[in-house]
Amino acid sequence: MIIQIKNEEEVTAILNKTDGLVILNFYAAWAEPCARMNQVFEAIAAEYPDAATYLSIDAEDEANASTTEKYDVSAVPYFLFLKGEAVLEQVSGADPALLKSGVEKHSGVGSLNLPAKQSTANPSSTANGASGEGGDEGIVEDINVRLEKLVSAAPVMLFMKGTPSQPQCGFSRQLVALLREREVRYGFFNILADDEVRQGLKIFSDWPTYPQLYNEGILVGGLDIVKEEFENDPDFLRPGIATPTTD
Ligand SMILES: N[C@@H](CCC(=O)N[C@@H](CS)C(=O)NCC(=O)O)C(=O)O
Repeated sequence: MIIQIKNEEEVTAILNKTDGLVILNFYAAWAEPCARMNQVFEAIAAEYPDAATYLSIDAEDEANASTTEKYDVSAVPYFLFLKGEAVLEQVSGADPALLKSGVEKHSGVGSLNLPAKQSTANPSSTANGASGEGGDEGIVEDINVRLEKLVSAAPVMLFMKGTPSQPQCGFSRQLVALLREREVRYGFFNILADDEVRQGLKIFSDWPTYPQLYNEGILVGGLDIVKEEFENDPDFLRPGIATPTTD
């Protein structure tokens, strides 16, 4: 079952009431990727009804403004995995596999009845390394699988310091401003919140600094390169924001 949220008080009440996993789905009614992910969310809630409390939040409804502000939601679809006040994970962009693996990872259902069809794109339950389980090799492998999925979590993905509404570094701030000015839609990941990703992605992409911008899972570069790309082609990244029509 999915609870359609009407205001922040409802979210707070639910978070206070449960010790378990709560998943927030922030969506916008007009966005096709959100419509797709709403269906995925429903399917996951039906498959794992007891794994979590599933909440859907219209990010553009004025009544939810304080919730989107609180959780710093600046692009949709956007999923947050919460336990009480703790944010366990955020999934930005339309990535069904990442969403599902998040549910399995944080609720433990995956270890009970994870379908054997799990592909290599689906990380194991220790993918974020937070549990400290497994040997070094497993962790190294897991972080690469995780990064591969993260860089293509949305057609355009920005790895930055801080969040778009609160950048923690001038370079990230400038890149966010540039993307906003060009009306590029993107998912983001705050590398300051996850040192494993922060250090891992430098090696993974052989790029030593942040911000890092990815287009369709491929590294474009940092601020200087993105600036240059826009100077050469004002429509750069435009294809990435076209509404995907896969069916
Ligand atoms: N000229 C670079 C500037 C980026 C940069 O120098 N970033 C530094 C400071 S914010 C960085 O990420 N250092 C590595 C780290 O902090 O992990 C660009 O075009 O993106």
